[in-house]
Amino acid sequence: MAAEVYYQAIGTLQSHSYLNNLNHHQKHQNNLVTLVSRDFISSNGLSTRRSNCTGQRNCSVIRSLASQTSVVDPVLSPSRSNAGDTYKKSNEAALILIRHGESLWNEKNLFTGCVDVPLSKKGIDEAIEAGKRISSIPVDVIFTSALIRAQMTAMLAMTQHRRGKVPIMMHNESEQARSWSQVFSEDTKEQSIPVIASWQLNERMYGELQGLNKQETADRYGKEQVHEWRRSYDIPPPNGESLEMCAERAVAYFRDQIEPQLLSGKNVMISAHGNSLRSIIMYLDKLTSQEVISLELSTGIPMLYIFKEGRFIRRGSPIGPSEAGVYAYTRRLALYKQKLDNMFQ
Ligand SMILES: O=C(O)[C@H](O)COP(=O)(O)O
Repeated sequence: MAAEVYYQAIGTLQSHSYLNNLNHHQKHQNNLVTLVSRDFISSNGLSTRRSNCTGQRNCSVIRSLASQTSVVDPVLSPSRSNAGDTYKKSNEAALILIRHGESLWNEKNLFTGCVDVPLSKKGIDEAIEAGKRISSIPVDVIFTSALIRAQMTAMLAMTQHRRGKVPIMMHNESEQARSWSQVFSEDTKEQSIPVIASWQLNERMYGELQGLNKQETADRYGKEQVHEWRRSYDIPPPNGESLEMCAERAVAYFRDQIEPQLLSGKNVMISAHGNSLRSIIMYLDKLTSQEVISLELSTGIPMLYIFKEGRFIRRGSPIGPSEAGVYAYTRRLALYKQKLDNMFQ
């Protein structure tokens, strides 16, 4: 049966067994809006496929930048405990997706698209709260869009991370930019997380709607027309991108640049936008163009996937830095958290 996508107020997890583990009290505490697929995670796999790196130059730059951080996080290092063997054997990687926190134009209900607007005060709080939720999940490399609201979200979220690594923006725009931003200490590199910004993860270009008020546009052109521009799959707004067009570049980027990182065991966070992330989730969860139109993402809510044996398994949204959040973890993530607990107790 095709996955039917809908929202569930209590949802954090998609697996029957995990849901059964949530006691009544916890279910009521979990007031997150989370996407749930009816046919559960087992059918959400991705067929095993090694992606080819098409943008050769970009690709090698990203590989070398990503390798600037330690491949083996000392917290994850097998030499430190038996737990490491589990990491090695399971060869899984965490993938966190986060839509930026509320922007100043979200607040004003304006179509934003590729206009580069910062977070609102509420958006800043949301990003910090998101950071708390993922503060015990390993992150080795961060991908953001080229837009400040996604970058602010990633940076603010990382201020909460218990591992304490420093996220560093990578600058590849020129040879000089690369050379002038070099780090000359291996130890310092090990305590850093590369942050790679790319336009391909930008919000879809909203064309001539950018800067217009959403309600006023609906009043002027009709609710149905505006809904079609906002939520149809292949109908673009005037001179803008449809979701399909946005998916073409966002998913290509994910397959070419991000999947190879996951395949090599790196834990990845992506901070991006409603529509670029809807495109990526469509790919991860194998949603049809019909199913994706009802997919809505809230600002500042992190979503966790596990990449294992070529499949993406949705684990829901970690609720908090401790307690119930642990139910979304795999054994490997629980061990990572345990190590952080031991380090900081
Ligand atoms: O670009 C925008 O205005 C929003 O971030 C996303 O808008 P949407 O909900 O209309 O797709």
